[in-house]
Amino acid sequence: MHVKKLFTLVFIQKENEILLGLKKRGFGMNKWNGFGGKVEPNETIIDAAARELKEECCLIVKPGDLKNIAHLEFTFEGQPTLMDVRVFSTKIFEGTPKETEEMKPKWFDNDGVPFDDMWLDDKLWFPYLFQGKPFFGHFHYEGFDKILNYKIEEQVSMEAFYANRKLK
Ligand SMILES: Nc1[nH]c(=O)nc2c1ncn2[C@H]1C[C@H](O)[C@@H](COP(=O)(O)OP(=O)(O)OP(=O)(O)O)O1
Repeated sequence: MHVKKLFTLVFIQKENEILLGLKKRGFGMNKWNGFGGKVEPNETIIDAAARELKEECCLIVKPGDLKNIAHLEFTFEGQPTLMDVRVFSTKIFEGTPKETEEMKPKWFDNDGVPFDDMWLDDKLWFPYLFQGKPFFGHFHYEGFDKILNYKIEEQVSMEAFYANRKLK
């Protein structure tokens, strides 16, 4: 049995660009990633996603403009924790990305994403993100640099995915 911990992950997109942040500390340090973090008690997941985005790169999004596009699970060999990550994207935002203590933001062309400096799983599922296909992914790591096994399943919709998940 795993202990589930809930996280958010937000990708801000323009027509042919995506905003990533270089994580300056903590989990995933020195990797480019979307913006996100832990969901606090008494906070909705979507409010947590908007809060973390603002804290990490100073951009404002209305929670209602965040589209849930995927769900990711990460487990680590020998560890009891399951990272349960709800992934959102939007093209609607206010402000200019600013560097914070946690993240250094930068726009990348969709065909120039720095996969060599990202989590290994990202290059496996970014094609779904760019094609707007909802998906579920599970990745089982050994340490932080080796994926022992994984699955990626395209979904009809994320609503259907969560409805089905609740029944299990
Ligand atoms: N393998 C992976 N691939 C990926 O693309 N994103 C991942 C990932 N594993 C974790 N993430 C994301 C989820 C979440 O947005 C973020 C980790 O959350 P946090 O930044 O809150 O972690 P920290 O341990 O730094 O927490 P704080 O110290 O409380 O800021 O990394």
